[in-house]
Amino acid sequence: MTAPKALVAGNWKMNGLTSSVGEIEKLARLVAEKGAGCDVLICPPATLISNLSGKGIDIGGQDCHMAVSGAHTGDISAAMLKDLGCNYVIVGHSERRADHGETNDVVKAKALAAQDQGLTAIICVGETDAEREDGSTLDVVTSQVRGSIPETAMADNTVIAYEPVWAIGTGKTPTADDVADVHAVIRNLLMDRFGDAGEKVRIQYGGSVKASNAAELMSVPNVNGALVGGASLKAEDFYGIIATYQ
Ligand SMILES: O=C(CO)COP(=O)(O)O
Repeated sequence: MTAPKALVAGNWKMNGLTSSVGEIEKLARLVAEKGAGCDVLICPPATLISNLSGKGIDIGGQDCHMAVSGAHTGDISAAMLKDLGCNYVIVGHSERRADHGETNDVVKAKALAAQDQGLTAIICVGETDAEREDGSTLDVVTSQVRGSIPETAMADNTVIAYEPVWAIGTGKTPTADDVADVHAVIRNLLMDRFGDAGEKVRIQYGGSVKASNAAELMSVPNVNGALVGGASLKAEDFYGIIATYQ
């Protein structure tokens, strides 16, 4: 089976104001003029989803609650994201696993809520620096992948993002060989889970991806795109990563 079409996604985290509309318009112009050999997605803060949608770039959420609605002050549901035209939502980002105590069970429930609404769940996994130091990277990633994918998930509404926590926002990246090892393990888990359709699930790499290292990271076997933080905030920087798929 041929590799799935890559997904290059920007996670803006808690960055961006209404003035960021100009950035998405610039990105849409770059993609329209120069092309993109991958799917392109921006996940802005929830406050900006309405402003940024309809500009020619797919828009997704950064998180969702596991319930459809209810008394959950400050949260938003997958149904609300769907209502605004999102097709994707990130769940289980390490900043949420760490800052909000999200366990694999919570991440799985959020992914299920997303998939129930017809959204594709981008499920994030990745080891901390301490876990890497003690040699448990593959064990951690294995239990996160196994524990975070809903029983009813399908290959085409599931994306896995491998984001080593120590590589996020640090300028450090694993070697291409290390990325290959982790992605091969994830691919095998997906084949166990989905059978042959596991080949179709996109496995993104995330953590200090920028235009200057994207070509090397994106050419690693079983890397099907990137989840990009800092370098997704400026259209030209982000397009430099997208362009590796021309
Ligand atoms: O956490 C990330 C994307 O979700 C990666 O962030 P950086 O690209 O800023 O390292």
